[in-house]
Parts: sequence; structure tokens; C-alpha cells
Amino acid sequence: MRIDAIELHRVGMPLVRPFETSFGVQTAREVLLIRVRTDAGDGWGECVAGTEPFYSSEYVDGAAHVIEHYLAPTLLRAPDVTAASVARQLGYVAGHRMAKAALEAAVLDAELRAVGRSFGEYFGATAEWVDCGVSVGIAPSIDELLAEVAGYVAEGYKRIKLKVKPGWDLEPVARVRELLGPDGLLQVDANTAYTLADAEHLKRLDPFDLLLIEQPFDEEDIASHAALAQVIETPVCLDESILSAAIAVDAIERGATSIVNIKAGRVGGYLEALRVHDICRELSVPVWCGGMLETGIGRAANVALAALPGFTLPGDTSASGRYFADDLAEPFVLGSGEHAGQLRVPTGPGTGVEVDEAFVAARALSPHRTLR
Ligand SMILES: CC(=O)N[C@@H](Cc1ccc2ccccc2c1)C(=O)O
Ligand SMILES: [Mg+2]
Repeated sequence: MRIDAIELHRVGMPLVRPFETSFGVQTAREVLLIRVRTDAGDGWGECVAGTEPFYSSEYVDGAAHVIEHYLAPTLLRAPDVTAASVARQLGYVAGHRMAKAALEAAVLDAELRAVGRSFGEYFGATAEWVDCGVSVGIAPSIDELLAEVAGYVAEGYKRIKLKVKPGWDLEPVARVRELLGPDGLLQVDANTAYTLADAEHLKRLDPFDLLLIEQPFDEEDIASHAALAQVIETPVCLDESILSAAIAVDAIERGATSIVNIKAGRVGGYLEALRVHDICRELSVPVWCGGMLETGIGRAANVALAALPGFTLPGDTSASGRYFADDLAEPFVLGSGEHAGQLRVPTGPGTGVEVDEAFVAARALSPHRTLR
């Protein structure tokens, strides 16, 4: 395809409730959306970087800058661009995986819409519905936490994930385990808030039968995660550390992770996410789909990814309403009856969602940029 223009849209969307993690409190999502205009039609992609460089080194302003000054000019100059060629064409730029992933996803959306294929079909999805978990922030009090969790359980979520940090871990986990009962699926995510010195403390989570403890230590400290895994029963799962299939293999082989959280934006795109899925499957390592408070664009693509056979654990592919009262596309709503706690895999061309351009324009934080 020939790319004739690349548009950058910055959209501000309030969260239905504050979302607190060990790295800060989020009350709104500022998201960078990409629309590519090609000779085969348009496509939308979503950059998952946060407003600030706290979850990772990427952030909205930085992603917009690197797209405007390096990544978009390269694709606009190229005589032919396909989703399969984007990573190689942009490889001369170091890092900026979330920015690259947004462009690749937009190109893939345009490419697949042009031939009437869905992301799910292209990825090799084997399910029509995916089990959904929910990520629960650090709360002002235990009672408020329990009320929020009870609400999600009532909505049918298949798995509860609690954000934890030093000072907010053992008691919240104990109380939520009590609320869920012994069979409820429960896991925690520290977003790098601990160090190996906390190993004995973290071992005190073992009695609560957690599915996993996600990214307890610094994203670059693979060795400490391997050391922790020798000390605790709870399986260790990496998120921030896993930037590529190669790093996933390294972490698995070193015993640093026995379950992998896959996020397409974090690893540089959905095509690399497929490679992470495939290698984890070969190594018999379960994977699940992480979430970055996506709008319907990224949420649709994540649900399609989560429909692959290696995604055997409920992901953070929650309903749109977990984060947003209104979304830029038809909201994802949990199924009912036999599909309680599940989201349906979109079957339309590309991501399968139609972006409400009036919504995007109404919530634009600045005039959109058109790069040619
Ligand atoms: C659903 C979930 O817990 N996501 C991330 C943390 C996170 C939380 C809030 C974010 C806000 C803006 C950008 C990225 C963000 C990532 C995680 O799994 O670690
Ligand atoms: Mg995480």
C-alpha cells in the first residue's frame, strides 16, 4: 500500500473511577490515536503509552514527537508499506515500541479492511468469545476495595487482579480472597514496586493461592525475578520486562517467569505479540492479554489476540465500561448466560469497530496533526 497521510489525534477520556497503581493515580486517559490514509483505504491504530513515562519510558508527547519526526516520514516516503514491512522499515529507530505498534496496527487495520478480513481471522483466533478478568486499583480503604471487587464479581468477571505495593498487599489480598472464596481466580500486580529484599514478605502471599504475582521487581532485573521464583510458591509473571519474543525466551529459560502477560504495544506490535504467543506455546508457558486502558480500537484488537489458543488465562480485556462511561466506538459489554464474563471476538473487517469521528473530535485535546 501507499500511505498518503498519517493523522495524529490526541483524545482525552475521563475514567469512571480513579485507577491507582504503585506508580500513580490515573483519573483520565489521554490517548494518541493514529489514522493512516492509504491508497487501499483508511486504518486506525492506538498508542498505549500513558500521559507520563511512569509505566514505561514511553509517553504521549514522546510518541507523538517520534512519529512526527522519524516514523511517519519514513512510512510516507516508502513506495510500499504493509503491516509485515513496518517493523523492518522503522527498525533504524531504537525503541519507541508503543509508537511503532500504533503505526503497525493502523496499517494492519487498513490492509485487512481492504480485503474484508478481521484481526481475529488474520491472527488465527480459535475462539469466538474470550474470558475476561479485571484489574482493580489500590483503593482509599479496604471497604471501598471490597465494594468495587464485589461489583466486578456481580458483573461476571472471571478473574480479579489487585494492584499491590508495599503497605497495600497482604490485607487487601486476604480480604478479597475471603470475599471470593477458595475457588475464585485471584492475582496481583506490583508494577515493579518491590525488590528482592522483600522476598520473605512476598512469600506470605503463598497461602492465598494466587494465580500469579505480576512484575514484582524492576523491569530490567530478570535475575531477581528468577531468584524470587526459587523462594515463593506463587508463579511469577512478567509484564514490563517482556519487550520482545527474544526477551520472553530469555526470561523463561532463566526461570524468571512461568506465565507471560502479552501487550502488543509493549512488544512493538501485534505481529511481535503473535511471535511471543507462538514461542510461549512451544515452551508450554501460559499467556494472557494485558490491558493499557485502551479505547475500543485497542480493545477490539486485544480481544482478537486473546482468542488465540495459548491465551489460557483470563486477560485484562475488560468491558469498555470498566474504564469509560462513553467510548469512541460501540462499547464492549460482557456477555450473559453461557457467555457471562466473556467478550465476543469482533468479526468485522480489520479491528471490526467503527470509530465515531464526532466523538474523537469532541474530545480532542488539540487539533489533530496531518502528516503527508
Ligand atoms: C490494566 C492494567 O493494570 N494495566 C497496566 C498498568 C497500567 C495502568 C494504568 C495505565 C494508564 C495509562 C497507560 C498505561 C497504564 C498501565 C498493567 O497491567 O500493569
Ligand atoms: Mg502489569
